[in-house]
Amino acid sequence: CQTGEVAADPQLYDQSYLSPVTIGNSELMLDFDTGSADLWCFSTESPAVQSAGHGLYNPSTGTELDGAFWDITYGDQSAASGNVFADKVVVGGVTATKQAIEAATSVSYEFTEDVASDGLLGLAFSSINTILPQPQTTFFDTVRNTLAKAVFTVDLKKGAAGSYTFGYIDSSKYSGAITYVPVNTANGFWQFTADGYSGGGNNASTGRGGVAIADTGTSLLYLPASVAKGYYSGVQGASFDFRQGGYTLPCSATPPDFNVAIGGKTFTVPGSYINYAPLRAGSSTCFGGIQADSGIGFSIFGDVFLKAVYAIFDDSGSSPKLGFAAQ
Ligand SMILES: O=C(CN1CCCCC1)Nc1ccc2c(c1)OCO2
Repeated sequence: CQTGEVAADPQLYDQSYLSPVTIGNSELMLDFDTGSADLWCFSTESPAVQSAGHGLYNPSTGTELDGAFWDITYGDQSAASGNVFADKVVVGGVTATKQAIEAATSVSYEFTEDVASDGLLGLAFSSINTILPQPQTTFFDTVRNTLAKAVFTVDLKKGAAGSYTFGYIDSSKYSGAITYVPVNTANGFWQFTADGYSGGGNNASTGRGGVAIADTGTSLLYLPASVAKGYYSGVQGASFDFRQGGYTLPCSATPPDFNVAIGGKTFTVPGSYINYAPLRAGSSTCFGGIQADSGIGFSIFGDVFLKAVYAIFDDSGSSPKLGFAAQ
């Protein structure tokens, strides 16, 4: 029965969190992403102009999955593609002896430029893995039957290292009770329903909640347009800047806390998490940590929310469930 824990190291402004993963005989820093289901990395097959500065997987230690290829485009339109090998993967001591490794032969500029990240480790449901002609399992699905309990947990922090655990829930990482809600796996995400929101200009509880996904791979908190608009109506100097593509606010502002009701419990995102980052280095205007989810089709509870809670991704029962607890 395997259990393990691995650090989640914050990148600049907590834009993403990276964790060390051993693949074959290389150690790479990967972005654990509960919003996708592909484990891909830069490789010795990647063009040098795209992979400069990145750690590389050398497929010589693996076994090629003949005829298999992959091609993924994320919601922010970043993309990557390549071929597939089976190799050993170790995360925090948890070992998958034969995990599908998606070696990149092409990546978009967003990945080339993010030199700290050597790839992604998807933790959504394997139903949305992009390998063709036969989709393969995520790391979690590959090892889940060997884990003490088929769960992984997410403990991200603002501006500090957090952790992912596999196979157990760490009672020292949260206070109070865990609130569990059912997960709808139809879209391959850890999808749940939020009951309602309050905070900021939304001083009256905005009652209606909505469908949302828990997504460690997304930096911000994307909410219904009416909720985002209402929140910033209570923030001096905030406005929707269509040139920046979202709400901005003075970096000097301390925005009000934001509350989310889930499973009958209220979780609070400290206002400081919502003054996210300067538009450019030295700018006194900051981009908001809450943005509208217009055009996405559901809300995205990314790192701005997840770093305020301890989150349990539980596939140990008859159907998957999400747990949230105060940190
Ligand atoms: O694409 C992502 C996450 N993605 C995870 C892999 C690395 C690059 C970023 N998130 C996202 C967040 C909000 C969006 C969106 C996408 O599309 C429209 O709005």
